[in-house]
Amino acid sequence: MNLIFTGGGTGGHLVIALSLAETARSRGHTVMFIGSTSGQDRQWFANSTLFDEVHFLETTGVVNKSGFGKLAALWKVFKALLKSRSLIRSFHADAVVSVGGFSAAPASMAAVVSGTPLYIHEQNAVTGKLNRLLRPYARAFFSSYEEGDNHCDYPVNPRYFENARIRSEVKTVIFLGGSQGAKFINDLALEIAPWLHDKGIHIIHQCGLKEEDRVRAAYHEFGIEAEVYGFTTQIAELCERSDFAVSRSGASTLWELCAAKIPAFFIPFPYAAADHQYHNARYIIDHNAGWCERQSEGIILKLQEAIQSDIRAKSEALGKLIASNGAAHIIEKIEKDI
Ligand SMILES: CC(=O)N[C@H]1[C@@H](OP(=O)(O)OP(=O)(O)OC[C@H]2O[C@@H](n3ccc(=O)[nH]c3=O)[C@H](O)[C@@H]2O)O[C@H](CO)[C@@H](O)[C@@H]1O
Repeated sequence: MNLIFTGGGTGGHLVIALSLAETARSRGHTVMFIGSTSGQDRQWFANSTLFDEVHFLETTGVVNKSGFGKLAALWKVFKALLKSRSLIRSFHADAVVSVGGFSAAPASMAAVVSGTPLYIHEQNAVTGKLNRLLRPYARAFFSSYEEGDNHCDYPVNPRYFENARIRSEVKTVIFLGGSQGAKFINDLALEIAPWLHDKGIHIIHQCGLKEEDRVRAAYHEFGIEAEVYGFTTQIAELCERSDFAVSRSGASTLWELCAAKIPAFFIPFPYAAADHQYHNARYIIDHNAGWCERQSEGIILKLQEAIQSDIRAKSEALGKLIASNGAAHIIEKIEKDI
């Protein structure tokens, strides 16, 4: 099959495009990526050898704009839609697979207007606006939070499963701010660092590129040897060495932690559309497999309590929430369908 993967903007969407495209490629399919010149799409895929073709079209988000800005953004989407339609034709695409985000709009809409089967993977517990709009036109809609035909295991990189282990003692804590880092989590990490250090707990901290210098300097000043990363391609390896995570609840990070069986204290990004990060974390909490607290001043005490609690029970519960091979099952379903 010739498959087009589209979507992006942030790492949480792009990592799904990566995982599905790698699986499709390993099964002998030809793969194209259509993303945007805005956001992180080029950072992830401009030099990728995975895709047979990559295209970055000029688009920006439409939802948060008003007046002339909205019209200009819609005009760009329209032009990108025409370009996507011609790419679908020239590539002889059998299907378009959307991983959501504003980068997904042109190629997904072009799939609908050209009668090319559209498949959607929704990462979050609350469906995004574009996916809600396109869902009725999609051949299939995949979600890890829904039961029944739509259910899929989140397409997490196999490495997280291969090195999963039950955690029972906290020797290393990892702070994860998502693909762009999170200032609140950085500040919290720096506040709790002396306490962790006194307990002999090692710190790994992925803080986002913008905050890297500040965070590194703060640990240096404390005299604490923390491992600090702005952006790293080694998250899976860092997770292997960690026993407990303090993390935003972006969907990909959340399911990676779940696959690795790392108990996590989630602090959702409060401004995520429709509060979806809170609902992502709720899924884990409702299964008694982690902690979730809104960002607020008194949070440090709750975090200390969680770190000192029975983490083994949470680690075991996580293992029951996800199975491996999520990506293969999605691609298999598309193969059978086409
Ligand atoms: C602010 C915002 O709107 N964030 C959204 C974005 O999150 P965001 O882009 O932060 O995505 P996630 O936390 O879901 O995933 C980040 C991905 O990037 C990887 N990674 C991260 C940091 C790093 O240094 N290196 C690295 O490789 C992680 O391992 C993970 O695979 O997309 C998610 C999936 O739709 C949503 O749930 C989030 O709400």
